[in-house]
Amino acid sequence: MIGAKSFLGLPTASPKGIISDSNSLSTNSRSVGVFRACVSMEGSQTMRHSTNGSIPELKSVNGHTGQKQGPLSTVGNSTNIKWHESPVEKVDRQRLLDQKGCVIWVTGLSGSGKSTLACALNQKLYQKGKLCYILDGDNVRHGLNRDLSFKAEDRAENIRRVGEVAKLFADAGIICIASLISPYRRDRDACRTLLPEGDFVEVFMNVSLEVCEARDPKGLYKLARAGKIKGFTGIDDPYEPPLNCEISLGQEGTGTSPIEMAETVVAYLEHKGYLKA
Ligand SMILES: Nc1ncnc2c1ncn2[C@@H]1O[C@H](COP(=O)(O)OS(=O)(=O)O)[C@@H](OP(=O)(O)O)[C@H]1O
Ligand SMILES: Nc1ncnc2c1ncn2[C@@H]1O[C@H](COP(=O)(O)OP(=O)(O)O)[C@@H](O)[C@H]1O
Repeated sequence: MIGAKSFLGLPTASPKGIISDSNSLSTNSRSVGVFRACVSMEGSQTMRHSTNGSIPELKSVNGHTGQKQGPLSTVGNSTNIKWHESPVEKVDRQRLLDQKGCVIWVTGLSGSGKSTLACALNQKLYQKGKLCYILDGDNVRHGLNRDLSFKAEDRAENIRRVGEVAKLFADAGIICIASLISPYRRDRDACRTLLPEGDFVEVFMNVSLEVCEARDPKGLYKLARAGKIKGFTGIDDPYEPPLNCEISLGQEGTGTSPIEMAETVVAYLEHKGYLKA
């Protein structure tokens, strides 16, 4: 595996702007390979990547050549914006980490065990040397999404933002575990479409309302039943279970401890090839 050190040891530009580092490349066994020309954008100078995703050989930094750049776009309310390619691509980051970036989207009622599964899964993958990051609904609402309530349109925006952030993590080569109630099918499906086929793994915590309510670790169901929390999922707000999720956890006959559930997800990722570059 290419270590972080060798990556951080990337060379500096020579006076001519040509970057070369035969030393660090020669110590990297993955660097031996055929080089292909990088997709060249208008205004960029030639960049070359190895076909095996090893550290790219840079000849200039895209977008900093002083030449005219390609067309501008408008996306939503953002006008005159331009997409910038990076000379280090997803495949390079994945090689570095020896894994494939993806999103594990954990959905289910409050108290169904989403956060517990996310933590157990993170630990299992960490033990295997795999890099994960958890985006937990409760946590993200402490910062990025603190402006959002629990009404339907705010939940939708919550899911949309987390979906976009998760996509960035996956692009970084990281296994991103998003654990949110995400009660609406349409919102979850919209996140799925942000990612390449297979890279969005929907995990349904298939645990009944009765069980969740009996657990009630935060006392929220009690408050909702007493009418002190309005619009609580499962009580007076909807939850739409997935119709075609990749993994459903919690039913009788399957391992239902957090560790067993995490093992089921790890086995899935292993089988689908996400735990190697
Ligand atoms: N009205 C209402 N309905 C459901 N949940 C509520 C509500 N109000 C507060 N909470 C707390 O918020 C946590 C869920 O946040 P999420 O971001 O995952 O919700 S959502 O996906 O936007 O529906 C949820 O955390 P979990 O119990 O971990 O699911 C609750 O602690
Ligand atoms: N697989 C499981 N089996 C039994 N209890 C669990 C399991 N997973 C979580 N719990 C318990 O259920 C409660 C809710 O778990 P939590 O992960 O906070 O759910 P959520 O994030 O969906 O709200 C906690 O008290 C936790 O210890």
